Amino acid sequence: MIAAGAKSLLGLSIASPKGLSDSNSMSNSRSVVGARACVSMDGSQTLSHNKNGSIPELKSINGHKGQKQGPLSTVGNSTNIKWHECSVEKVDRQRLLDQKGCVIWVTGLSGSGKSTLACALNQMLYQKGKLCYILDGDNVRHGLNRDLSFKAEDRAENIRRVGEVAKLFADAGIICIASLISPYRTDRDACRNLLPEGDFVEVFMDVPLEVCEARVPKGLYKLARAGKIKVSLEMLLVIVSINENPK
Ligand SMILES: Nc1ncnc2c1ncn2[C@@H]1O[C@H](COP(=O)(O)OS(=O)(=O)O)[C@@H](OP(=O)(O)O)[C@H]1O
Ligand SMILES: Nc1ncnc2c1ncn2[C@@H]1O[C@H](COP(=O)(O)OP(=O)(O)O)[C@@H](O)[C@H]1O
Repeated sequence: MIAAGAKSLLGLSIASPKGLSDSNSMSNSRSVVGARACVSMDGSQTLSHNKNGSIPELKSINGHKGQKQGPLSTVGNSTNIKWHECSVEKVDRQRLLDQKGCVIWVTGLSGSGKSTLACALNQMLYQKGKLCYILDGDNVRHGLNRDLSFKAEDRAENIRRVGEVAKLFADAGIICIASLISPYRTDRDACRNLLPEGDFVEVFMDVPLEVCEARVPKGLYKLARAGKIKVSLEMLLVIVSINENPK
């Protein structure tokens, strides 16, 4: 179920994927189906508590570092803003948690098993004492992204927001598992580019459409094919997009 290679990435013994191949969609040299083992999630070589179990000292105890530093800038529609830093940084949080903050991005058709995989992975890592958090497309659309539909630009915004939130989780030192259809490679690559090289691992659920269609309890595909949901065309576009993308 999980991409080949992700086993070694996560240091877990889980079954090899049946429905996943390395020659899939998402791949450029950095994409991870077959998740290249470039992220060490236990971080054991670099991150550790002190021998007495106490929390290591920080580099500085000045607290808020950026109060009077740096020019004001404009980012998007936000004017006169500045970046605030704190002496407690990502590296400190990672040391505290004894793990590496990163993003595991699970993409694939509805019914391909994204949420199931995300949850199984979360359970396994939890049992190993690793802190994860799942950002599931369905769930995020209940709150943060409830204003978004399934038209292409809203999907892009959905993914952009989740990518930004995932980046914050990774910065917090947490292993963030994002589980979204995310059909368009450009949107996924934009999320990848928010993180340092190697901190974004992509897993493509390469499950045949007919298998997904048979699994989906919500009957989305049926509705789409029957033209019974407004977004039926979009749904079919997603199918086409995912199926044609894998190069
Ligand atoms: N029209 C249409 N197209 C696709 N998906 C639809 C649609 N309507 C509702 N749903 C359900 O919404 C769930 C979350 O989708 P995502 O946010 O992951 O989609 S996307 O990444 O923005 O493309 C997605 O959840 P999963 O089935 O878990 O993938 C779908 O069940
Ligand atoms: N590897 C698998 N083999 C068989 N059924 C699966 C597998 N993974 C998930 N399922 C089932 O398929 C359905 C859809 O899975 P889900 O994880 O919700 O997919 P997605 O999040 O991609 O829409 C669920 O009923 C789930 O129990």
